[in-house]
Amino acid sequence: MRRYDLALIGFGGVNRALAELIAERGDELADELGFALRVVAITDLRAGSLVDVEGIDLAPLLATGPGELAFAGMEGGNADPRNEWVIREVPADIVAEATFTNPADGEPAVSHVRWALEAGKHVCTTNKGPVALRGRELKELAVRHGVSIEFEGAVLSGTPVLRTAERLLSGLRITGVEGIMNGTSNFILGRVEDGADFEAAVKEAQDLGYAEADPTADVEGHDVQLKVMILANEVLGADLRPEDVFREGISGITAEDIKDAVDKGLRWKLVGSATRRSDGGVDARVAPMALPADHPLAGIAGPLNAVAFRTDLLGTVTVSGPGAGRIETAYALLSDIIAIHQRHANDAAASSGHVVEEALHG
Ligand SMILES: NC(=O)C1=CN([C@@H]2O[C@H](COP(=O)(O)OP(=O)(O)OC[C@H]3O[C@@H](n4cnc5c(N)ncnc54)[C@H](O)[C@@H]3O)[C@@H](O)[C@H]2O)C=CC1
Ligand SMILES: N[C@@H](CC=O)C(=O)O
Repeated sequence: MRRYDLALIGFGGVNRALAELIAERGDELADELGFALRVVAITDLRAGSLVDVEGIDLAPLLATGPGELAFAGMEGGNADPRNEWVIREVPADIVAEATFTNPADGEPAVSHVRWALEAGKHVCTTNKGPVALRGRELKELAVRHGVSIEFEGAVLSGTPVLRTAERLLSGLRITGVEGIMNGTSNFILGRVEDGADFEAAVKEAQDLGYAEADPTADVEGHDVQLKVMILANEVLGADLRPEDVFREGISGITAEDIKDAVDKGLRWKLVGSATRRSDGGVDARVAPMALPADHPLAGIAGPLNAVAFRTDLLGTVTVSGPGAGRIETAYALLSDIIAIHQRHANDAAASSGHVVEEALHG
């Protein structure tokens, strides 16, 4: 059976959840998908780095609390993350990048992705920074090195928005996208609507694994700004920079505003959109809107998100599902790995030393 060796860069909520999926459901997934997964390297700012080219035993790591994990002292472990060395030198097929999203310049994740592609490794990432800010250049680099970069989780976590647009809406003219694209802010607005305190709702979203490391990115709309850029660039063929996307978050909306809106049959939502103009340009923005209760996006509650595509032949097509969550986002990485397998199964068979003949195992 074919096997892919993975290097996990960042071992927080999402990559830990991917490791859990592999540890708990690896055999079942292998039967269903026709390939096996093995983790050969992990790096993390806090835990350090751990390498075992024969495959890391994940169970003891997953039994240790996230804040307690330290690789120093383990065989193959080091207190330093050694990202560049691990990404470039450890023999892995796929690098799963899930470090913090940096909305300013995407670093250091842009470098992580670049090192991996230059080393001829496929990349799957949930990190919005590299995709929104340097996506075009990184995709070109991937093509030059004959590898793939996949990033379904960068928009709506595991809900397949980008792949739906790419694969299932081809042939349609998409004229715009609009949606609720941040699980944390949508969760907070709902909790405040139910009477909770804003700051307490932020803390809840953090505990549930929805929020960014710095939740300002969720609350002030930076996260949606990056997602709007990704959608506009991928789906509308734009080349937007952050300054092209008007941004306003939800921090200016008070509990009173939310209550008044409910009394009037309205619901506050943080809405991101990108619309193609008649001159071919794209207008993009993120801002809170008080939507009438019968608006299709008004009923999208909690960490649920939705993206509506405006098309010429089908009218509006909406994809809805989880917008955040550790396991939901780990699924995005799995779906990326499946996409890589589907695209490169034959090259992997020809060139990889990680192909194990079924016959050898009886
Ligand atoms: N949690 C979610 O629902 C979703 C998260 N994402 C994105 O996925 C990425 C990961 O998210 P989470 O796992 O939730 O975040 P997290 O904050 O739980 O984990 C990030 C991990 O990366 C590590 N890290 C940060 N910088 C590093 C560096 N330079 N080198 C090595 N390790 C580093 C941190 O120590 C931390 O353990 C983020 O970019 C986030 O924006 C995307 C979609 C949904
Ligand atoms: N913090 C983000 C996570 C996914 O991108 C969100 O809340 O949507």
